[in-house]
Amino acid sequence: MPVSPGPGRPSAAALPVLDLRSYGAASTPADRADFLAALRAACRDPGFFQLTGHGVPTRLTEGVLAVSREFFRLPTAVKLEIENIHSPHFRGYTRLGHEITRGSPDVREQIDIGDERPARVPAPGDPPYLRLDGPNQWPARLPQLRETVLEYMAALGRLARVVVRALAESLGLPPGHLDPTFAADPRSHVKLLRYLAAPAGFTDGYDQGVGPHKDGGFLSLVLQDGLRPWDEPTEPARPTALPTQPPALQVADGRGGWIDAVPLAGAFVVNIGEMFELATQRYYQATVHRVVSPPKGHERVSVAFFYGPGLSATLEPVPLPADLRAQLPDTEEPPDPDNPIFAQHGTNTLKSWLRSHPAVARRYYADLAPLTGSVR
Ligand SMILES: O=C(O)CCC(=O)C(=O)O
Ligand SMILES: [Fe+2]
Repeated sequence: MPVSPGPGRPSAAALPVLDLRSYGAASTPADRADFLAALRAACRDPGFFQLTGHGVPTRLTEGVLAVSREFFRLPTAVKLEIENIHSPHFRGYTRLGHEITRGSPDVREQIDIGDERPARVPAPGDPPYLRLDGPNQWPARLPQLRETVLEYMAALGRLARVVVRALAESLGLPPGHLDPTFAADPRSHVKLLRYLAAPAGFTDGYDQGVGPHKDGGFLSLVLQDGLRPWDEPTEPARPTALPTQPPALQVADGRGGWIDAVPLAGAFVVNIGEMFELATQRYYQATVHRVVSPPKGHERVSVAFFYGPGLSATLEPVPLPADLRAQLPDTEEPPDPDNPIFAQHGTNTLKSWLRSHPAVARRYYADLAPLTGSVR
């Protein structure tokens, strides 16, 4: 996907806020219709919204943020015990600056956690994406991380299935239209993320927490904490309280500016990925977003959850009703040579991993022809 805007200007707009209770069984038909209309509008422009009333308990949203903060504050040597270089499945810890977006290092650290499955022994002729299946790496020092994250993934999986049904309905389709796509082998992936100011050694003023990108998958739900004072133990500067929250997660507004996704306690920032954009023939947009690094002496923690169909699934275009089809863009977006999109889900997923984590790719996937260029 072409990854537009550059530095850009701020935008006064805010992300739409949708309350899932209006879609629930207890709501009136009128509330439900309003919810679906608001969902349709949000998925077209700006392609992002904040979701409240989702029913995931605060104990769990607070718990997953707290255990993530605790992990990231462990000594580097302990975090590196589960570095993703030990995993052919791209699971585990990535240290600051080791992930690449748009060819540049991201100033964030993370743990990648996927569905727990046994690693496959590849047979000749097997598609290479099957190698993505495998076990996670869990920190021995923090056993409650595994417990909390698995509970969180199960809860978010249930929520994502409801959102998928609402998305189908918002396109004028029966709510169960996409169920068969997800029934057999749905995939969940979580990233626990911490953003810090660029440490010494990075270019001065470097603020790419994560560079501008579109999510490759189907549906993303991000839980974000506000900025918190935090000083690396080795750094002399004292953290200071901030009068206002500086920008962190930002969403391209399509006019060269950025919309701030201001943290809303307990809400999920929801957006669709490239696979769903393709399935809707671009009626819905996968929108470019980025994270700006926090100021020195602060940290930002977020938890991103990605939901998609089985790796062997190929997404078919959904049959849009005539009134929506009439609103499709007249021109086809030209293919981006730096970022081909594969309708085959496993291939598209592997493409993103290979370019974001080049060291893991070199170690375990050197036998593969490159799937793409350098843009995430
Ligand atoms: O940390 C965030 O708020 C967003 C992360 C993100 O966009 C991603 O990992 O794809
Ligand atoms: Fe993203």
